[in-house]
Amino acid sequence: MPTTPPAVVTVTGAAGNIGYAALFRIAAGAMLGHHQPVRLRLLELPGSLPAAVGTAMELDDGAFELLTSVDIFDDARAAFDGADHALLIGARPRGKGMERADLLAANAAIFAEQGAVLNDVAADDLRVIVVGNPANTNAAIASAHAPDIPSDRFTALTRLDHNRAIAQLSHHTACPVREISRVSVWGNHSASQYPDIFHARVGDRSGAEIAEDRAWLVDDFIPTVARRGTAIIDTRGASSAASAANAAIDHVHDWVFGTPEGDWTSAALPSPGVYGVPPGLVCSFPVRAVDGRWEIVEGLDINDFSRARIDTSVAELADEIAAVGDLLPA
Ligand SMILES: NC(=O)c1ccc[n+]([C@@H]2O[C@H](COP(=O)([O-])OP(=O)(O)OC[C@H]3O[C@@H](n4cnc5c(N)ncnc54)[C@H](O)[C@@H]3O)[C@@H](O)[C@H]2O)c1
Ligand SMILES: O=C(O)C[C@H](O)C(=O)O
Repeated sequence: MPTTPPAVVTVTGAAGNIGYAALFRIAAGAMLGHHQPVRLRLLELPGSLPAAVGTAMELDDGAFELLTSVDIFDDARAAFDGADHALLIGARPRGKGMERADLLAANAAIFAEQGAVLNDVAADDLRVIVVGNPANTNAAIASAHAPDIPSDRFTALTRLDHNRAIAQLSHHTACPVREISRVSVWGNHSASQYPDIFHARVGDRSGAEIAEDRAWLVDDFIPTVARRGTAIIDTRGASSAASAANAAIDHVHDWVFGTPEGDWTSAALPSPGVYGVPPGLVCSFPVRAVDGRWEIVEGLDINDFSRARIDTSVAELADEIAAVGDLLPA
């Protein structure tokens, strides 16, 4: 019987909260399917290597049929060698009272270095998802340091915001999640993001009809989704972890296997200059995955309400890129 070669999956920040929540589901086939063997390569800071070793012991104890090997590194060059998938989670999380902008200085340098290493040693079919915040700008920095890798292989996680938007819409309308489609998240993975329901389908209703309740849309839905990360930190005392791992797995799964017929999802991709988003910014768009590539859903009618909110978030992305200018190659 022919055997499928294992996919090489490198996870950074593997011993952290999101890494711990993601690894066992990856090993169980939730990300790359139940027929795809996986080699896990875990990258951690030297001080967190014991926790990574302990996590690898637990992975061993899972006796996962698809898990071919687990290797642990504190050196990025070794960890990314031959990587088909890179989940860039390792970064400092936000604490109480911090905004994502506060993380820029702390985390951006990590992604400059890792982008350059990926450029040198990763597999030709590399796909990257940046989870570490500020995720959009970190992805832009990594891509800028990887000139030989097509920029559309560098993505950032806004699927968590997309999933949050569906959940809130489901609560508001009492429509089951499975009957909600075509929700879009635009912009930055930050409080400025714009969860857009104008093109959504909610059971047999249109999202535009539900959006006619502007008080709910403006005062409840949009801020609840956009500030959900803060609400989790304030309530749980730590930044979201299992839901972020779940969303990262959803993102890669759909990238590889495709989005469901008739639906789309949201992901942050380097802008090709569509919808008024300047090239160079990694911005969340409504996207479909077709034949293993993300395609931005084009031709959506953007009303004035949406336009203003997209523009606000895109302006924030432009400010973030300007703030890390010294980390971008000339
Ligand atoms: N995009 C999203 O939707 C989303 C959602 C939740 C959290 N996040 C972000 O994800 C990141 C990780 O969150 P967490 O809760 O797992 O944090 P955590 O502190 O629990 O874990 C982070 C891990 O990364 C490791 N690390 C730090 N720098 C590293 C480096 N250069 N190389 C390898 N490993 C490194 C740390 O040792 C730690 O084990 C944070 O930046 C957080 O803000 C993003
Ligand atoms: O908001 C944060 O800092 C954590 C994360 O990005 C989230 O959205 O939960």
